[in-house]
Amino acid sequence: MSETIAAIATAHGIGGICIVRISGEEALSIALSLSHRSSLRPRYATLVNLFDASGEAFGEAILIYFKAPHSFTGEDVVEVQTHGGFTASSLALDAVLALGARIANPGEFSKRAFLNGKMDLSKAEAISDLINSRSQSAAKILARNLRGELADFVANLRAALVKTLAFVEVCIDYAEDDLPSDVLQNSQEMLSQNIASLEKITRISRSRRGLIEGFKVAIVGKPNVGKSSILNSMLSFSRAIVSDEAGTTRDLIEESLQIGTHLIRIVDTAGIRHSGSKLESIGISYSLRAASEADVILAVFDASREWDAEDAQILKILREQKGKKIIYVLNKCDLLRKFHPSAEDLGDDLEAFSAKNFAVKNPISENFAAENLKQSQTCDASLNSCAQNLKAKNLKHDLSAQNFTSINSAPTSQTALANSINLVGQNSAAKAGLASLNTERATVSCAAENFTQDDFKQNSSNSIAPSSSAINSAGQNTQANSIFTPLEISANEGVDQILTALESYLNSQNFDGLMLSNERQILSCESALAALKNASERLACGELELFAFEINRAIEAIARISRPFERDEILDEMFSNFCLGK
Ligand SMILES: Nc1nc2c(c(=O)[nH]1)N(C=O)[C@@H](CNc1ccc(C(=O)N[C@@H](CCC(=O)O)C(=O)O)cc1)CN2
Ligand SMILES: Nc1nc2c(ncn2[C@@H]2O[C@H](COP(=O)(O)OP(=O)(O)OP(=O)(O)O)[C@@H](O)[C@H]2O)c(=O)[nH]1
Ligand SMILES: [Mg+2]
Repeated sequence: MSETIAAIATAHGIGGICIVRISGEEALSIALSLSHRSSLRPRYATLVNLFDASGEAFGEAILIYFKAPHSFTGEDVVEVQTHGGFTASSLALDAVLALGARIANPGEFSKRAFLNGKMDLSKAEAISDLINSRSQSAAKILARNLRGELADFVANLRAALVKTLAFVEVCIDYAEDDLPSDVLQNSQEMLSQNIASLEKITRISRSRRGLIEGFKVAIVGKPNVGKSSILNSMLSFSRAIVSDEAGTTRDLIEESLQIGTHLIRIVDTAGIRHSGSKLESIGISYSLRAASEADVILAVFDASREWDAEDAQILKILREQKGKKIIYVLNKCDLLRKFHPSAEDLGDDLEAFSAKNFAVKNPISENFAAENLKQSQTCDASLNSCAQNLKAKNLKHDLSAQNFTSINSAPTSQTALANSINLVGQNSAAKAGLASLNTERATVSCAAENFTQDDFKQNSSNSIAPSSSAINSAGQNTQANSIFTPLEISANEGVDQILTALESYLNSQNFDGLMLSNERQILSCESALAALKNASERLACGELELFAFEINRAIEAIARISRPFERDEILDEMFSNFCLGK
């Protein structure tokens, strides 16, 4: 019998209402003793008085009883909704504990929900991340995972892999000459589709981590161009020291800032130059690191000074940041302009300082679901013939869904078939879900993508028009580092142009697709990917047992996202990061 647990489920602070949540077999009897009631009608709100052990009434509350298994945890749950603030809820919690519940560990309600099959890990993580998320963009992505879209992705991939395994199991049993001719080829095709879809989701998820964690924006430039002044202006308070001495900022200064629906983490850096000072050099090495880790670089130049070797050095560093969004900012435009770099000075970056700004949309559909569906269809045809073969061999087997998880013993035909059979049902349910998902996607206009230089084909070149006049907001996606025009600003006026440019860039990143929301999920996909690549090589060499081994590894890795086999370690690690009462 699992213990009955309790905790305050609402945030600690002053508010209208607090909820004490109780879950476990004793939840109802504790609630009845607490309220001096003889029964509670499930899923009804009941107004009661609360009584302590001595029979003294200490407050009023609304009780809601969720009868097992129809509750968040799958166990009997009672919610005690008290008045807000610190005292009413803690009195209620104390009384509940006195009646035999124990205080819940962080994440324990969600862990029980997982263990009772109420949700898989991808949903549990989406809840936890949602609670901690700080931007609406993050909340939207997490809501998709909460609705089970990531769980569907995993289930489909897993089903496709199990089927591949089934093909090959059949082949192992065949004499080499009798091998069905198309089976190996179909398997290879399915593998490459799965590899492509995993590559895509990991690539997208890595490049869009900023949506969840906050995009990193680094302010970079030579000393004294006004980087710290711009930071202060963007934050609307004096965060960084500003002075007319070059080399003022030494450490990285990071602050969070909400822009539209996005969260950014903006970093002011030490001005980059050749410096004799040890301290300053350390600061400069930090600047370079910040630039390389940033999602977006604000490259700041000083309009009041002539172009010099230090500016050239900054351009050189920027050119090394391949494929990164760079917003060029020409600061101090309130002063007499002396900044007139020649075409030769700018080289490849000429356009950055002269071209008129433009925006490019590059809609690339992100139909993971469609891909998966395709895979399972290809799979179905070949699998059916495999399954027939197996049946013909009249194999008796244990239909446990978990059998294919064993990586120590090479899987047998029986287990492969068992799993394929087991997953067929799930797969068709998932397919139904996917079909509706696809329809939904079809109506969604996909936002621009820009990961690699390849993705920015030159549909932009015709919009370049030479112009040396002051120019509006910063660019959208264009070919990696170039063809941007500087924003002409002064730190006191015009910083809103930077905010607008950032927002339009971030909006273009805010694609409406499926995404892995944390490192654990990305790593699981990456190890599945590595195993599939090995599997493909093994298959090409005809090493079928080793192929099966690698496929099993991939299945295990991908399953870690939703239902891991090494449950205890992962669960303890994961749920302990939840907040109390969840
Ligand atoms: N008062 C309250 N509000 C809340 C929660 C809660 O636990 N209590 N939630 C906590 O996160 C979220 C809602 N999530 C929930 C998920 C499942 C069930 C639940 O009782 N599920 C049952 C019955 C389903 C049904 O009737 O449709 C089940 O799955 O069997 C409750 C809340 C947000 N708001
Ligand atoms: N007139 C004018 N002065 C500015 C502007 N922006 C910054 N300044 C001045 O330029 C000097 C340097 O500004 P900072 O913001 O400290 O420059 P920085 O790039 O952070 O310098 P380091 O930290 O040394 O790399 C200060 O005296 C600022 O007041 C501007 O737009 N117009
Ligand atoms: Mg500074």
